[in-house]
Amino acid sequence: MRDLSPLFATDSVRRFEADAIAVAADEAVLMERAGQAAWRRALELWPSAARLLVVCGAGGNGGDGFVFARLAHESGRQVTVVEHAPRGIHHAAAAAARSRFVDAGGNVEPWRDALPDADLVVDALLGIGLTAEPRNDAAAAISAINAHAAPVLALDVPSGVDARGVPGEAVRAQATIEFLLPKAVLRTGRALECAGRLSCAALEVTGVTPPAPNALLADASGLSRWLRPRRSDTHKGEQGRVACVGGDTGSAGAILLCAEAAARTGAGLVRVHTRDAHHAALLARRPELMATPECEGVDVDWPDAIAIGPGLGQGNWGFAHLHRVLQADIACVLDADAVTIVARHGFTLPTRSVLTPHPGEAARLLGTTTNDVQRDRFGSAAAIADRYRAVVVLKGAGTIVAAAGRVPLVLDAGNPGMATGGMGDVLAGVIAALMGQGMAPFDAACAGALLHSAAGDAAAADGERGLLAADLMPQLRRLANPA
Ligand SMILES: NC(=O)C1=CN([C@@H]2O[C@H](COP(=O)(O)OP(=O)(O)OC[C@H]3O[C@@H](n4cnc5c(N)ncnc54)[C@H](O)[C@@H]3O)[C@@H](O)[C@H]2O)[C@@H](O)CC1
Ligand SMILES: [K+]
Repeated sequence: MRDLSPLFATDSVRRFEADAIAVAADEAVLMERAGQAAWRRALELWPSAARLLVVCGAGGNGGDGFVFARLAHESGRQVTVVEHAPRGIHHAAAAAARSRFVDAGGNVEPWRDALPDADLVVDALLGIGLTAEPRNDAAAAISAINAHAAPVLALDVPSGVDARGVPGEAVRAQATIEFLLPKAVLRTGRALECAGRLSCAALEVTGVTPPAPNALLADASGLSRWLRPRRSDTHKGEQGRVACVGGDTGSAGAILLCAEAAARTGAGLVRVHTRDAHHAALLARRPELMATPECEGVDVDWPDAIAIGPGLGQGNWGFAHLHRVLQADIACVLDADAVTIVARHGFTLPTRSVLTPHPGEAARLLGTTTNDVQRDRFGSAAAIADRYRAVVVLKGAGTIVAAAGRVPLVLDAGNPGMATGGMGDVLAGVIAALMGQGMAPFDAACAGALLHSAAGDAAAADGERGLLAADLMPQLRRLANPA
């Protein structure tokens, strides 16, 4: 079993860096190692790049860039440093690194609105020292890097990413080499997209205890941590009774996808509560499902777990179902319209609840904007978990699973092909099925979100564009049974 990989908040990286400087190596030594690691990475990824352009800022990040530039220059490459330091370089180690580059015959040009031609651009403008949206002049340099035809290698972080995410303009890099510890912020949302291929150089720091992780990164190999083979003497009553509630008029497909996903994730019995008019189509596609006549309502004593929300609508029909479900003390997944109704009415949730908002729904839960949610995805997920006392799966690139008192999980799985209708309905069914099989809500949310994204990746082997939610079904079954 592979361990989940630890990730760190920028503050923790700063503290670790201070400890490393106190105990293991001084700042200039770390900077030299950072520049060397970046140079090795550039050679690995772009061995034939002959003309290198290094954009250096005024801080430690710029210092890493000057070390890189010196090494590239000494190797015989044609190197230009464009320096963006309106008030000069005040960082001692960076100033020393600059002097060594110049003493070695290196060429430094001041920033002047446009960048020269090159085969590779190295982004050493801003690192983890950024605390607010880049100011006008820095934003212009970031735009110029993004407009450059050459690929970009970002040092430590793509310039413009701060401790919470991306406040404004940010460099879109092909690759980023982080220093000391891998950062959580680069694994989700827009920062993930800006970072490109990620790698981390530990800078040979030994004898310093790393901080406690602020998040854990999971990829498909982590599934076996949660999903074990079934006992040979099990029966269907033990594998969980799951009720799927939703599919108001016109939205039958949503609840069908949810129910089929629950069945494919191993739920022993799946019962659907939807409009009577949908029963024939539902059972024609999946005769293993059960459908309850509308007049009977939801029997909350029957299921071990409920998924409610896909196609539920926000009218009286959906509201009444949700109201009934929330009266019971039952494990439940609240998705889509159920999330919006909860946000609107501020309902208290059962103790074993999982909310699965996309960023727009998360904004409704917090009474804020989608931009604010995306600006700080870890903070937003934690705030929802706190306010609603629930496990939260915040969907989108780098899905985050958060709960009060737990280290959040972030997924290194999933793909843009999954941004299509029905994918969320499948996720709700998967998580409910795992809770029905006895998993605690946080574990079911982690395992379910990972299983869903891994199934999406496997299904996308045939192409991301045109990927359908139903394409995940055979993959769910395969991946729900890891060797
Ligand atoms: N301290 C150390 O031991 C090490 C530091 N390293 C590098 O140093 C970096 C951190 O260095 P610093 O703390 O000097 O910070 P940065 O180099 O990230 O940035 C500081 C610079 O950014 C400018 N700045 C800040 N906010 C701005 C805004 N909103 N708009 C425009 N400009 C803004 C500041 O004026 C300052 O010039 C790391 O990311 C890493 O690249 C590495 O060399 C590894 C070792
Ligand atoms: K950078």
